[in-house]
This record gives sequence, structure tokens and C-alpha cells, in this order.
Amino acid sequence: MTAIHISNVQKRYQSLQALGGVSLSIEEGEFFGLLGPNGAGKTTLISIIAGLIRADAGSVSIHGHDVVTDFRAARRKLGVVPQELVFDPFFTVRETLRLQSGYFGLPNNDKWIDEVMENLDLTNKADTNMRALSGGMKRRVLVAQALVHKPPVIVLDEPTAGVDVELRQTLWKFISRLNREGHTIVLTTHYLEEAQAMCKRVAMMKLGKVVALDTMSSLIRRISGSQLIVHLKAGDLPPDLQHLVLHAETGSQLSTLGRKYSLKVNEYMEVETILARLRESGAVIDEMQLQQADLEDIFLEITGTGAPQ
Ligand SMILES: Nc1ncnc2c1ncn2[C@@H]1O[C@H](COP(=O)(O)OP(=O)(O)OP(=O)(O)O)[C@@H](O)[C@H]1O
Repeated sequence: MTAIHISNVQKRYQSLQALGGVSLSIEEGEFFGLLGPNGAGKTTLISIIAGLIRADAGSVSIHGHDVVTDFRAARRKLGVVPQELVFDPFFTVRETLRLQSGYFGLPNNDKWIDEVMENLDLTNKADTNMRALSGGMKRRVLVAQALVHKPPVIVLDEPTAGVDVELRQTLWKFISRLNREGHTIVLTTHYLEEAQAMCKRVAMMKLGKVVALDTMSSLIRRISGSQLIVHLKAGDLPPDLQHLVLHAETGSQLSTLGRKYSLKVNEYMEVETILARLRESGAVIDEMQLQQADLEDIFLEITGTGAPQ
């Protein structure tokens, strides 16, 4: 079954086209990543999925329920962890979670609330007022709040932005478990290595459009091969190797003198050729390293920008 079906969604803010016709289907049980640089439209798309804002055109359904015409049924299937921390400061953690359960018509939900709190290391804060919690703890409550009604589809918008390593690990352990148990997970994150580790399939967005949609493994294969990083302490890269340059750092960008290049290498044999050409041209290598391409390189190649901030 399709968990989220997005069909030609468009959204404009005055003269700005935030989403220019996004179509995407996410199947039940997937662990899906939504990536893109700042302003790509990820939060706008998530807000439309959550029924918080209306698309100008197109449609979104969750487990077959349209988010506009069948809002309540769609909302029941969905748990959203938003980017921003918004709470009523006068309630305790447990009260906050009970209220949220009530909103979904689940008055006797304490067993699951306890389990969620336990899994997010919130148990000893259950009776603490929201206003007395640290930012990281508040973020845990946001996650717990999204899960109170055991939604089959869970959308997390930058859940680990600015949180410590401990919370990231706790969160990923719990989210992975929910995914293994069949929940569909959709994630946006600033941390590409996190997306690479967790997501099986990703969509990359840029300026309101999906510019790449593939499994993580084919995306990684797309930028085939590796990169050879060479730090030259004398001489420079000969012109006939310039076409291989992925990144270059020179002079003041480096803590040491010289020039540093990342070169695209498709086969290991090519390393030999590159080294021979450098030697012939009089360049002197200070350090070198061979690295597998990762999601960051692909992101750079596809969106033309650095990692999302
Ligand atoms: N309420 C709004 N009014 C006007 N413009 C908006 C509004 N919300 C978003 N935008 C604009 O729409 C575009 C898409 O924003 P959106 O927040 O969806 O991007 P994003 O991919 O989530 O970015 P980020 O990674 O920074 O969160 C941006 O150019 C943003 O400035």
C-alpha cells in the first residue's frame, strides 16, 4: 500500500514558487529521506502533508485519505515531529502527552505513553513542567507527542538539529525499531551521514522541485568510484588533470601551505596514471588519501550546493 501519495503539488508565497509541481509516492514500511538545501521546500511540503497549509494545486493522500477532503482520517494515520518547539508551558510532560492522546480520541493511552517516554528517556521527567525542560528534552517530548496515537506514518522534520549525540542515538534506536515493526518513516535532516545511514530511498529537492529520486545505493553508485585527495606541497596540477577536480583548496583556505585537490577516480588503475602525471609535471605530494564517494558528494553534484545548513 502507498503510505504517502503526493501528486503535482504546487505552492506559491506571493511571487515565490515554493513548490513547483512535486510528485512522489512513498510505500508503506519505507525509511525515506527528503533532502535539499535551505529553502528547497521541504518544510512547505511536510506542512502540506500534515494539513497545516493548503497546496495551491495538486493533492496529497495518506493511506488513501486525502489530506484536505478527508483530513481527520489522514491526520490519524500521521505523526509529525515539527522543526519548531511549540508547547503549552503550564503542563507537565505526561499531561502534554495525555492531552495529545485526547485530541485523537484515545483517553486510556497511559500504557503506550509510558512506553514512549521510556524509549525516549523521558520517564524521570514525566511530572516536570514543560517550561522547566532543556531544549533537548523538549525535543524528545515533540517526538513523543507525534507518536501518542501510534501513527503508521511518521514524518520527522530535522529531528536532530542541534541535539546532543545521546539524544540522536536514543531517537534513532527508537525510530529504527518502529520502522522494523512496519511504520513508514519520512525524514529530513541536515546531517547527510545520518540520512545515508538510515534512509533506504531519498528524494533530493532544489527550488521547489524534486531533482533526484532513487534508492540510496543507486545514488551512491551514480557518482561512481572514489575520490583521490592529494595535498601538493610544491608544483600544481597539470592542465590535463583539471577535468577530474571535484573540489580544490588553495593558499589561505588551508592550514598548511600548498594546494589540495579532490579528484574523481572511476577505477583504481587511474590512480597510477594520476600519480605518474603529477610526478612528470614536477608536483610534490605531501599527503594523499583515497575515499569512497558519499552522499555529501552526490548532494553537491545534484543540487550544486554544500550540505544543507
Ligand atoms: N510563510 C511563508 N511566507 C513566505 N515565504 C515562505 C513562507 N514559508 C516558506 N517560504 C519560502 O518558501 C521557500 C521554501 O521554504 P521551506 O521552509 O519549505 O524550505 P526548506 O527546504 O524546508 O528549507 P530549510 O532547510 O531552511 O528548512 C523558501 O524560499 C522560504 O523562504
